[in-house]
Amino acid sequence: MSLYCGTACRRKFFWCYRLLSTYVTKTRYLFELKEDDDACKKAQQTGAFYLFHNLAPLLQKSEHQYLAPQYSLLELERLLGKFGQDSQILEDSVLIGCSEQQEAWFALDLGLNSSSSINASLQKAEMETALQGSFIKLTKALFELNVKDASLLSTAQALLRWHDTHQFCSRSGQPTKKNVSGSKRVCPSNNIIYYPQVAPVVITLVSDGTRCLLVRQSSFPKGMYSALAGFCDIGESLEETVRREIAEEVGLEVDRLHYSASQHWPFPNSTLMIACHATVKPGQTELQVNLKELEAAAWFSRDEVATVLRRNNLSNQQQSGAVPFWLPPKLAIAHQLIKEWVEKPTCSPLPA
Ligand SMILES: NC(=O)C1=CN([C@@H]2O[C@H](COP(=O)(O)OP(=O)(O)OC[C@H]3O[C@@H](n4cnc5c(N)ncnc54)[C@H](O)[C@@H]3O)[C@@H](O)[C@H]2O)C=CC1
Ligand SMILES: [Mg+2]
Repeated sequence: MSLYCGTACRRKFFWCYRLLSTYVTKTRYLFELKEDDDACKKAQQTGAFYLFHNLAPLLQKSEHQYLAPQYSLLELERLLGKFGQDSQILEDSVLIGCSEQQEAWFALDLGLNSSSSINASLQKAEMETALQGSFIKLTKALFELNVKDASLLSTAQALLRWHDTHQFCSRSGQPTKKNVSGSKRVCPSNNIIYYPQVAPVVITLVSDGTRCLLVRQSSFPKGMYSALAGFCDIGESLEETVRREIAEEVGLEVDRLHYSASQHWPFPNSTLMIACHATVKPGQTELQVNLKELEAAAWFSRDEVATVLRRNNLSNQQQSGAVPFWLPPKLAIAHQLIKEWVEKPTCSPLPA
């Protein structure tokens, strides 16, 4: 059928064209790939693959940052062939996004002992040499990636980890089967569908109007302070989690709170960090720190925090020893929350 079959059709075409932005087209394409195994297999033919080994992404060092190389299906098949493997391992790949030109992006782990046993024999060091890169832990590399790669590799790692740890049905004990895109797993014996898990976590910067509350856990890197965080309990609203966590960890009551932004966070598992600002009731600022949860908590003035934000570079601090503490790096939502508070002292919070 011709594209321009008449006035009505032409009008419809232009209407659709105007309505469907690149973003919408891309989103609907990804939706199709998640739902339709054949469409997803077809997309692999022209797609690009990011490689992992035991959940560590393959990276190449370039000047001051890491780059994540992409490989075509053909390149990947050649690589697997070179190592004496067949391409069955490609069935373990997961869809992680697509370009504006609808080139689908996948991630594949060459080192996990998944359903495909051939993984086990792949030699990490030999692969690194062949690929001219290194498999580097994401905890180490995340802050030296550009925003796009950081987000893609975090998603990829979370999804690969979920598949690796959810290979059996918790009702029947039978192996579950991944769909082509990796958006779900199904138990063939009872048709229960499992979807990748994300745990909601609230992260709150508490203020008393002039100072903000920063805390540290013993597991934090030395000297780092952050905003107060906690997992949502089942049955709670976000507001209830914020109130409970603040009461539990530092013994304060929230007066007002408002939402700021959110972020997927891959460590230690997949969490959705929901960032809020909160103020405490006037005159009720005395901290009762729960030492089972926190190592320390303290109020800091805007000037102190602004100074630390400006000098928030670990190596400089270690050299000078002048800065008493440091804050999470730019990519972490805690950093954004703290920066927002320093820069917008007059933002008016909504009642909780
Ligand atoms: N992106 C960022 O800027 C920041 C991210 N975080 C993340 O926030 C998360 C939560 O912070 P915490 O203070 O540790 O939480 P928390 O205050 O709720 O304490 C952790 C405890 O909660 C319990 N818990 C309940 N549900 C859990 C679940 N689904 N997974 C694991 N533990 C669960 C466990 O007993 C665990 O020991 C951490 O994973 C941390 O990586 C924390 C600070 C900054
Ligand atoms: Mg906590």
